[in-house]
Amino acid sequence: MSEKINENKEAIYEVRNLNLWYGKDSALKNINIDIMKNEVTAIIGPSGCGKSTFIKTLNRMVENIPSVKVEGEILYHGKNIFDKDLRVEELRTKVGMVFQKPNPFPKSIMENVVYGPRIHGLTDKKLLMEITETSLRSAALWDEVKDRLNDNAYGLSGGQQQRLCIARALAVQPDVILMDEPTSALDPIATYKIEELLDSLKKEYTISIVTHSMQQAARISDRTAFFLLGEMIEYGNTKSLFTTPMDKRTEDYITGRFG
Ligand SMILES: Nc1ncnc2c1ncn2[C@@H]1O[C@H](COP(=O)(O)OP(=O)(O)OP(=O)(O)O)[C@@H](O)[C@H]1O
Repeated sequence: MSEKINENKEAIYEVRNLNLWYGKDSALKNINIDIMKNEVTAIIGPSGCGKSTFIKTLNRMVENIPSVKVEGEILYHGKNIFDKDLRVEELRTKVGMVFQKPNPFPKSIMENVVYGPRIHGLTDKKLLMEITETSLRSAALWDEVKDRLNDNAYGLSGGQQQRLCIARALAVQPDVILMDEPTSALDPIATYKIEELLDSLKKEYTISIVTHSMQQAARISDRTAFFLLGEMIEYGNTKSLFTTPMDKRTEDYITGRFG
């Protein structure tokens, strides 16, 4: 069940009849969802309902698992990402990902940020420095690290490491950032900083975030999708979904009756 999407908004993704299996086990069942540009979309639902699987289909990362079989269409800017002529590396440059646990490389702060641009062949020192500063500023980390860019990233706190991973994702100029429970390993202050950051990032980027916290979904997202047992039960404006859910199962979940 999903409410009518605001016609003036542009959908970055149009997911149509998406089904996914791990071997014989069905993990996503006929998902249909439009993900809107410059919004934060939260994916919520109980453990094992397919949230991570779903966001990992959006940059085709889920296909790294050999047993995975996918059917259906995911239009990204109108083009099906499963088309044979689509270059997966290009898609993953435009659609970055941030994981549950901060995963910086054992390198300096700056080398973490410029990792992607370097892989794309950029060697100009001035340009790499510019990218470092811009990305760290966008990730609200610059002021905290500007005097120690050559220090190892492992010396940063968990929250700083997560913002570094966001900076690393931003450095290759994506337009979508997928986040899989990005604050679940962080304390409340670090969580608050990331939530604040998401609000500013959505001016330039489209963000899709998996979260176990309904409070977090309610605080930071424009739209929320509720998943249950591989199905998308309800999708709509976050405020409406949390105050007047259309489906009894959504109501049961958000009022803590199961999950
Ligand atoms: N690599 C895999 N191989 C086989 N089955 C998998 C694999 N990854 C996930 N699954 C199964 O697919 C279903 C959906 O898992 P998924 O991780 O997407 O759920 P989730 O909602 O993100 O869960 P959680 O909130 O616990 O992280 C589960 O039944 C899970 O056991």
